[in-house]
Amino acid sequence: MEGVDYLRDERKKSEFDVEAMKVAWAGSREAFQVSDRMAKLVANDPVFEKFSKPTLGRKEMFKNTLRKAAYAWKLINDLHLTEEEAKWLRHYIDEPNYTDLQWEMFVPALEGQGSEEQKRKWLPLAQTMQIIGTYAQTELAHGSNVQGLETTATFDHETDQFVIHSPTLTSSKWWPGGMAKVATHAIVYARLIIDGHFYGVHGFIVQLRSLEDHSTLPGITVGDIGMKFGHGAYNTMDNGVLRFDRVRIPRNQMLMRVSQVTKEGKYVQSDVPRQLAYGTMVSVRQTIVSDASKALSRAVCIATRYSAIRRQFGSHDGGPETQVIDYKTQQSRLFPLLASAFAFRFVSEWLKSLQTDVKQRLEAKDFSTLPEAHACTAGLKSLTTAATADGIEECRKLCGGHGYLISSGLPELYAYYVPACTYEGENVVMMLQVARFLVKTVSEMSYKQPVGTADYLGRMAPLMHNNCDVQTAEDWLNPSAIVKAFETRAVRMIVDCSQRIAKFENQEEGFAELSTDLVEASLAHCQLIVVSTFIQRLKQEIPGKGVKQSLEVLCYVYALYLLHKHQGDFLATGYLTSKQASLANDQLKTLYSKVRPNAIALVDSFNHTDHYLSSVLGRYDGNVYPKLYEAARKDPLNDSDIADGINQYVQPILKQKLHLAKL
Ligand SMILES: CCCCCCCCCCCCCCCCCCCCCCCC(=O)SCCNC(=O)CCNC(=O)[C@H](O)C(C)(C)COP(=O)(O)OP(=O)(O)OC[C@H]1O[C@@H](n2cnc3c(N)ncnc32)[C@H](O)[C@@H]1OP(=O)(O)O
Ligand SMILES: Cc1cc2nc3c(=O)[nH]c(=O)nc-3n(C[C@H](O)[C@H](O)[C@H](O)COP(=O)(O)OP(=O)(O)OC[C@H]3O[C@@H](n4cnc5c(N)ncnc54)[C@H](O)[C@@H]3O)c2cc1C
Repeated sequence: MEGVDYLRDERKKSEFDVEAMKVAWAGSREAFQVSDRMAKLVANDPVFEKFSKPTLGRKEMFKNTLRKAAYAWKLINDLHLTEEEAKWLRHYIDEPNYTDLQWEMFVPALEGQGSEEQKRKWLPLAQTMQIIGTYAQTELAHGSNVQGLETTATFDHETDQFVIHSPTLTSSKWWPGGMAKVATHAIVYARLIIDGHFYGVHGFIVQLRSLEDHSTLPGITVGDIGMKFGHGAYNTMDNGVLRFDRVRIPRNQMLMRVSQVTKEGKYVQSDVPRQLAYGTMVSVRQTIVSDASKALSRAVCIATRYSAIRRQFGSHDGGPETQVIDYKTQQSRLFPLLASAFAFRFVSEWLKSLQTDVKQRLEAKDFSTLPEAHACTAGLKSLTTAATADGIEECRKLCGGHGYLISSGLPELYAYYVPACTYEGENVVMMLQVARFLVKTVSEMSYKQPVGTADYLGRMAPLMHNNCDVQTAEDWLNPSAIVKAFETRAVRMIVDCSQRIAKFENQEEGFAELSTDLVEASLAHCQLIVVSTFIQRLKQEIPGKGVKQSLEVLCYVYALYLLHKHQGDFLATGYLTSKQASLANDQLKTLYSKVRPNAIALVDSFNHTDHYLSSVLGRYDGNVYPKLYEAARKDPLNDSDIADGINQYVQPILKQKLHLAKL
């Protein structure tokens, strides 16, 4: 039997309707159809071929990506693709490039922070790609600390202009994607200075390059910051460095939704909170949560298919060896990641709906839910990217030696993915934002009832004193037992931190002193959100034979895996006894055996094409070994029998040895 037969047999074991599960994963039939159509469009077009990428040099790779982006733009126009379709098209092309910044950051920043007049002027230009923009916030010396940025925007009364300047080397903009070679414009974050007074950091639209010949404009120095981690991965993107030498822009190019500067040089703060200027980051963080489920599902799909094909040990009487997926240790490493991919998918859907709600409230000038939305996006961005980055690396290890080959698809995926833990808010810094929100919520509880994701803090009294009543492993198969355990753990960790901070004379000092505990408490809060969202999702109608049941199993796997992994928290906060923690682990192992027959069908439900996976190990047909052999034969080193350099550098050594032997 070969891999092809193994996967065919595995698919027969499935206990649920795979087509219906594809719809549940996608969110709706329409969403499934759009993504499926775009996946096939990309997979079947030779322009989007990507197997040669690992062998290209930086310049060729960059040019190749520009070519694909241009062709994609042509397709978007020729086929009249919708915004949603265009997004999926970019996703399946699978090469980071300047259009990510254009659509994920530049356009949203104009939409969210521009005045109506500015939107009328700039959005049509950006949406038709007559200008290409980037988001230039981070500098050489400051990324996380936005208020510490050094670039200045000084108002000049006489000319009614801002003068954008990089006063120090460390003020150089550093990192923005697409900025080095492609972007014609940037939203530049700089310190606003009027008559020597500093008015905080604001965004300004600055042109970097000529729209005629693409040359840099006077006063602008721009270039690439150099190769990044991994070979292909993120090196298709021209992350840039940018300096300004007193570049002048008209006053009306400061983004003016949140605050304005009048022609008299008066600074006017409108009635919206200044944090709205951070709105672009909040919306991209939500996209990043959604991206996490895609990246993790991709790695899990590869590792699961390969684990069903790979056999090691356990052959009796000349029979086949054991599929490595049948080893309990393999299952205990793989299945929680499979469950996490689903959990992250559902929490990203929920986060999207939370943002839609916040957007509608903002229109109506209701800013009350902004802090919660910020805490949720920051925390979930941190939780999901950290787990996904670790998960991809675990999948590589689950594939043994072959996982280390570029042709497995996993090293490049990892290299592409890890910066997600850093960009758009470094993960620890983001968790500390969650902690601020939680500590503040607790401190305000005497006069303000917590709502939304923090509402459980309002039930503090019972949660502080209850004990878990689980007596058997089966008792853990109960959503309310699980939610109660996660709520209790979170509340006790948060209250403990809050009480200890309160003992400090200076609260900020207390917060800093307890920051490691606060990060753990924030993680507990965010895990509660993910677990509860999964449970809530299962309360909705989910059509298709066996689909809901399979998702229920995954939901329990996700929750009990976290409980097992963090049992120290659950035990230390006194909610669980060690016996109850051990029963949870027993149940978890039983659940793994329920996942086992469905594993291949579950990863098929992600509907990933072979083109998207770009993995010999994760091929849909399972034809792994012949294709691995074929891929190896194609390596440029195998072009000739005697490789370049052998005669020059190896033969002389061999001949010298011969000479010595004669002596
Ligand atoms: C095999 C190969 C595979 C290849 C695959 C390729 C696939 C390609 C597919 C493409 C598909 C597209 C999908 C991809 C996803 C999109 C990716 C796009 C590319 C991303 C590139 C990254 C871009 C960036 O990184 S931009 C820079 C981001 N920078 C940051 O995030 C900076 C982080 N810092 C901050 O956010 C803040 O400064 C912060 C939060 C640390 C606050 O600091 P501080 O407290 O000093 O701030 P204050 O200003 O004083 O705030 C006080 C007050 O406000 C609250 N607050 C802060 N932020 C917010 C907010 N956003 N909203 C609301 N409130 C906020 C803060 O908590 C304080 O509250 P208090 O109550 O006063 O305490
Ligand atoms: C691939 C990639 C693409 C990017 N694209 C863009 C882009 O398009 N536009 C843009 O503007 N930027 C971009 N960035 C920059 C990115 O947003 C920043 O790197 C990120 O926000 C982190 O900031 P930092 O580099 O200053 O990290 P730092 O804040 O210097 O982090 C260093 C360490 O210090 C710790 N630390 C920092 N502050 C605290 C604190 N208060 N308490 C405890 N620990 C702390 C962190 O946890 C971390 O361990 C990109 C970065 C990458 C890697």
